[in-house]
Amino acid sequence: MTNLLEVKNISKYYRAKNGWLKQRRICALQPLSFSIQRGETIAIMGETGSGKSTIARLIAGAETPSSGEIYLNGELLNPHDYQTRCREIRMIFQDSLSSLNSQLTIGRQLLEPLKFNSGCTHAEQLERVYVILQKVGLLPDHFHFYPHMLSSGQQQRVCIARAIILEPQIIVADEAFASLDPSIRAQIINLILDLQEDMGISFIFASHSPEIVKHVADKILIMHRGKMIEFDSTQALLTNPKEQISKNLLQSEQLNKALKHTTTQE
Ligand SMILES: Nc1ncnc2c1ncn2[C@@H]1O[C@H](COP(=O)(O)OP(=O)(O)OP(=O)(O)O)[C@@H](O)[C@H]1O
Repeated sequence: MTNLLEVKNISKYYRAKNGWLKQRRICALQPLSFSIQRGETIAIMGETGSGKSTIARLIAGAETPSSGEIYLNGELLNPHDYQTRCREIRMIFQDSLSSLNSQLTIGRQLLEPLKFNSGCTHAEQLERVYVILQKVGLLPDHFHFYPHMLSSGQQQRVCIARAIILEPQIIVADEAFASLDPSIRAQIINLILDLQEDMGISFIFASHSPEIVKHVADKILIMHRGKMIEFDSTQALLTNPKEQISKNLLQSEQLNKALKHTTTQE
């Protein structure tokens, strides 16, 4: 069976200024490989600066890898083929408000990808926007709202609507739920799970939260200082993590908080 997405030896180096004329090479990602099947959910976990966002950006095409290739359904994805990327792989960001255009109504923002990437008539595009608004739990009236008129949970729903409107095969989310309060976060995660079941979308998300990861992910990729140190099924990593770092990351948030509290008291 062909993998939906196959990441082969991708790496990422940045150049940073080091004094007046010198440049320093920063390795954000050492070569790593993994693959995803249709409908699968993969969580990327790691401490801050471990390379989670870099992986997300490379898959979504927001950055070009320094080496390696990405294949979609067995076909090489050209880093500059923005049209395929835009249709098949969509990204959701952490800060939903700043990723929406404050000057455009929600309806206009949802029509935009259809205008440029579908052969639909304007009437068909409008119909699709209303169907998608309903699918993500928003009302037809929200078509005429501006982003600042919505709550943070509703804004994240608009971002999800924008991500799914072209019926992509993969959604990449970079800490997309971290800033939401817990009850809204649970609603948004359940919405994504429903959409995934309904539309067969694969989902790749970076998260610091073991609770969300355990609830949602089929597989977990553990990063440490730009290197992939484990990639296995959620079940296998929960029962038998090979690395202490994986164990620490997967410990429950309550336990982590309790451990931090004890350490600061010592
Ligand atoms: N544009 C850039 N220029 C230089 N270095 C960068 C750039 N983007 C990321 N890095 C570096 O690459 C490394 C990985 O960064 P990345 O943002 O992928 O980590 P992360 O795991 O997503 O962190 P966080 O959880 O804090 O978002 C870090 O050392 C970071 O400083």
